[in-house]
Amino acid sequence: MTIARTSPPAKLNLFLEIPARRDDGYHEIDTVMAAIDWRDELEIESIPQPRIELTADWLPSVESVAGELGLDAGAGRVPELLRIPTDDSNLVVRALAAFRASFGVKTGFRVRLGKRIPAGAGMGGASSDAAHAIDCAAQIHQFDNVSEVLHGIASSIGSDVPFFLATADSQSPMAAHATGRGELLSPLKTCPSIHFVVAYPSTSLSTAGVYAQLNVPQQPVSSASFLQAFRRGDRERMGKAMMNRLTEPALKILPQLNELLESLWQCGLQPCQLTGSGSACFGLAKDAEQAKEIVKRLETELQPGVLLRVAQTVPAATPIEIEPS
Ligand SMILES: C[C@](O)(CO)[C@H](O)COP(=O)(O)OP(=O)(O)OC[C@H]1O[C@@H](n2ccc(N)nc2=O)[C@H](O)[C@@H]1O
Ligand SMILES: Nc1ncnc2c1ncn2[C@@H]1O[C@H](COP(=O)(O)OP(=O)(O)OP(=O)(O)O)[C@@H](O)[C@H]1O
Repeated sequence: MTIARTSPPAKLNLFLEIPARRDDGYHEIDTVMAAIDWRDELEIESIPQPRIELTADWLPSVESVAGELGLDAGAGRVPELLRIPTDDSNLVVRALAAFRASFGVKTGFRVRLGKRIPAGAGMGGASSDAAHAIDCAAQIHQFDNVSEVLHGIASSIGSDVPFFLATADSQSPMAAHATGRGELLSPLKTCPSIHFVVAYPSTSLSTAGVYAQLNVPQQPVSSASFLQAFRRGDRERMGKAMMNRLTEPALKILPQLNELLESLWQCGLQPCQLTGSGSACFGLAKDAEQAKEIVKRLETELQPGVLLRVAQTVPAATPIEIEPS
């Protein structure tokens, strides 16, 4: 049976304002998301049985990721923080089930998920996995011109999912301005290549929990200045206009995040902030060289206990490799 392989990327929210609370339990957001080269690995195989099977493992190994985070993964024990659900609470399983229902597909899928992106980090890892899974499924079944249906499935799975879908013409943007609850996307065509240092502090945060702590601002900040600087590739003005409205509510739940932000700031990552609802933080580096040097320095200061990576902007949807049966 046909196999599809791809490498779903994570995202960072470079700008995130929340202008209003809605009646349906969601919030209106005004955000600029950029995809980065911190990636999971996804392999999807079509199988004759009418079910979805999923296995998930950490890459390069659970011991190695646990070691960086200062967690014990001895004797085959997977630390709580690194447990990835393989039932229908995994967004990949939910997205593929919705795909089968939408298109009346009778056959099933076997999925192998290799995780590198931490969960509950605000990096959209599960969302990206889900979006790429339905893109893979559409390619396996050779469904053309289905981008609207895929977009519908994606937004039913989660607000961040549509960002990671391939666009109709496959020219996936590296960044997008997202509004509504996150599903209304305007691709940003001229995304400057930016380098970041990203830090995940070995604690996850629940997105719903962070939104629940938010006080919606009376005078929301517009993304206009950030967007203008971003389109011009003006790093300095971009840095001045970056913000994340979810920082304050996330800090109410996890005050220790302040120390991590302070460490990034002290290393010269100015500005630095949370991505999405946290718990991961990131800082804008001047270039790849500075980002590498800062990671080296932080590794000695912060590890074990914090996952640290240099990251760079990449297209939000990654090409899919098809291995015919
Ligand atoms: C924080 C962000 O990552 C920024 O990109 C997103 O807004 C979150 O998107 P997501 O993880 O895909 O969130 P969803 O799975 O759609 O929603 C999870 C929960 O977060 C809250 N939520 C999410 C998105 C939104 N625009 N308003 C909300 O209030 C709701 O309580 C919702 O029940
Ligand atoms: N494919 C998946 N990979 C990792 N975690 C998953 C996956 N599917 C479901 N989950 C569960 O979803 C929860 C949140 O994971 P996710 O990676 O979406 O968080 P996040 O990085 O905060 O995302 P977002 O930025 O969209 O809020 C975790 O508790 C995890 O157990």
